[in-house]
Amino acid sequence: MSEQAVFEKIQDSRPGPGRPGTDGLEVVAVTGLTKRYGRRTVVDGVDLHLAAGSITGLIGPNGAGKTTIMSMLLGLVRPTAGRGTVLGHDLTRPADYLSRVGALIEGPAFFGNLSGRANLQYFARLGGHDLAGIPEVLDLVGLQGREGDSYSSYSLGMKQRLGIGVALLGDPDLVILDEPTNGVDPAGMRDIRAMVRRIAADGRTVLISSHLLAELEHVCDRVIVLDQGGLRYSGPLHELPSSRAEVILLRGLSPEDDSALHRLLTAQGRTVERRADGFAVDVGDDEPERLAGELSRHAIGQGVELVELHHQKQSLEDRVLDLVGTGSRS
Ligand SMILES: Nc1ncnc2c1ncn2[C@@H]1O[C@H](COP(=O)(O)OP(=O)(O)OP(=O)(O)O)[C@@H](O)[C@H]1O
Repeated sequence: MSEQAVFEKIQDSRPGPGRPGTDGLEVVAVTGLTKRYGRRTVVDGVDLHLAAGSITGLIGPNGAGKTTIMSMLLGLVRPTAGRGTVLGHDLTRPADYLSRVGALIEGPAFFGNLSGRANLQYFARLGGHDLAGIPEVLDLVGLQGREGDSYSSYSLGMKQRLGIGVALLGDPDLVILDEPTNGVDPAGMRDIRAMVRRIAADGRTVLISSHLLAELEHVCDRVIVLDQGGLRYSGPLHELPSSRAEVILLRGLSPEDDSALHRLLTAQGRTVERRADGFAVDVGDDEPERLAGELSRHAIGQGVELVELHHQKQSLEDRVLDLVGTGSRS
């Protein structure tokens, strides 16, 4: 089953079993979150609303303000302005809710010569957590079977997952992960995505950041796109605004086919653009599949041989880049 299919299956089955303390709650409900350092505003009036059991991606280039937002939710950085609640408690009193939050901002320093399990035991004792929860954490982060191996033998992806394991030790209702896929290879990223789904599957709420939408695309229910501290978009992925029209791209076998194709399309009164890779026909309000079928029938009816006919729309990654520009600003 493809990763997308697995994701859709999980989506179908959600919301999963709610968690007693958060069921139906807006786990984070914050408005106007702002941070200034001197005269520089690094987070500018951001609203955050995370429904219980949801996975939200915080996307933005370097310096966009992702870590600062997460740090403000965790009481590590004091907001300059903004109000609201986390797990029903006032944002200004993090001590009231932090016992129910697990976070990976900068990975904890592990002991290289100790096993993954021994490292978790160390952090569980340090945090006053029950050691009995460790097998479940190992299961959630996908390290069962490797828990006895030394930390130094782990891949970067496994090290990141062990770091997330530490964040899960207290069985938190809200999990905050700052760029957990950073530097991890594609297979490691896939494992982290699967792990994030498992974390949320029993009702935990997850906020996860990345520079790249592609790293989170198959995981998040919603995304928040940030740039230079400001919120550029917040909502479901599929509703990300698109700056380029959807088109059906057609190309004939020979120059004669292309000429006939062009005549045919313009005779139909369609908006056609000639591109290096063929003719782009605006989808407009049409159903793309229906339009593609109609164009194909007409072309064949006129004896035009097509070597290309496909529906082209702006990728989600490009839509995000349109919102934030491409440069980093840290
Ligand atoms: N203590 C601080 N004093 C002054 N400026 C700061 C401080 N902490 C962060 N900044 C600035 O705030 C801006 C936002 O930083 P932040 O780390 O939140 O961004 P980010 O989106 O997490 O970036 P990255 O992807 O690089 O981690 C940056 O320009 C950073 O230089």
